[in-house]
Amino acid sequence: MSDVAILTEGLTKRYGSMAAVENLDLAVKRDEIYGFLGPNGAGKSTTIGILMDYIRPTDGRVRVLGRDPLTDVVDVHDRLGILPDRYSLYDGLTARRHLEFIIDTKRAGDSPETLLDRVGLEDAVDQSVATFSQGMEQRLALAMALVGERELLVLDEPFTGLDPHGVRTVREIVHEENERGVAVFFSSHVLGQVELVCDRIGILHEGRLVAEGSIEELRTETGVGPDETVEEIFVSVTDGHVPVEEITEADR
Ligand SMILES: Nc1ncnc2c1ncn2[C@@H]1O[C@H](COP(=O)(O)OP(=O)(O)OP(=O)(O)O)[C@@H](O)[C@H]1O
Repeated sequence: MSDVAILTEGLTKRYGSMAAVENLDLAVKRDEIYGFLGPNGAGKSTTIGILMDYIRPTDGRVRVLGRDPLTDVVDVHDRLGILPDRYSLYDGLTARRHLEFIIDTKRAGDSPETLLDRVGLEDAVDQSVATFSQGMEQRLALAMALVGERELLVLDEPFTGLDPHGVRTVREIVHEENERGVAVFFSSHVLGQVELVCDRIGILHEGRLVAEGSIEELRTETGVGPDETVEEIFVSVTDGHVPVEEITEADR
């Protein structure tokens, strides 16, 4: 079994003359927590959409858990959990019904109560989603990503709308999953949290990967100083836009 959970080579998605993702090479290992960062419009959701086969690439190669999502989409989705950036919940249904639907689809043996307890929604099991706050919806969508067995968890902006308890819950879930051997790939603008959980980060800017590595490596690579935050690294590579391959010894 390959030790790579997500592989992209030369991945490109164009809309007309605009490249949403350009020549992207990624290799996310099965044992790591990988933070996928970038300014608004950088191409993060497009990349995740391609991994899920929601969006077809213009060019390049993709492998998710060793499979091509373009041809093996059912197998890929059976083996991962996904929190998409835009999800649809049904106002007329309870949290329990939402989960039962995914449990049935995935032929999983999970209990809706246990899943909702994991995301802090244990008191809302039989509550209609029409009455949910934004943070409650986000927690339910996360619980839906946790249905079934998985080798990979893909989370697009998991902290959206969450209070500090919810943010902590996401962090705990990411760590628990990773300790069980699940690779975690997530996009986020909440850089303080990224710093707390990620083994490696990749920073996308205008569709191109402009920095990648552990926070330590990126501090050195970008020359921001040994105590600087991910925010400083982020600003240095997306403001000045210095792609990784263009950083020379003289810049360090
Ligand atoms: N269907 C589409 N048609 C045309 N352009 C699109 C389409 N979908 C996305 N784009 C463009 O592709 C680029 C990348 O968008 P994407 O949603 O992947 O960015 P993102 O990094 O996820 O941004 P954010 O942080 O704001 O969620 C943007 O310029 C966006 O306008």
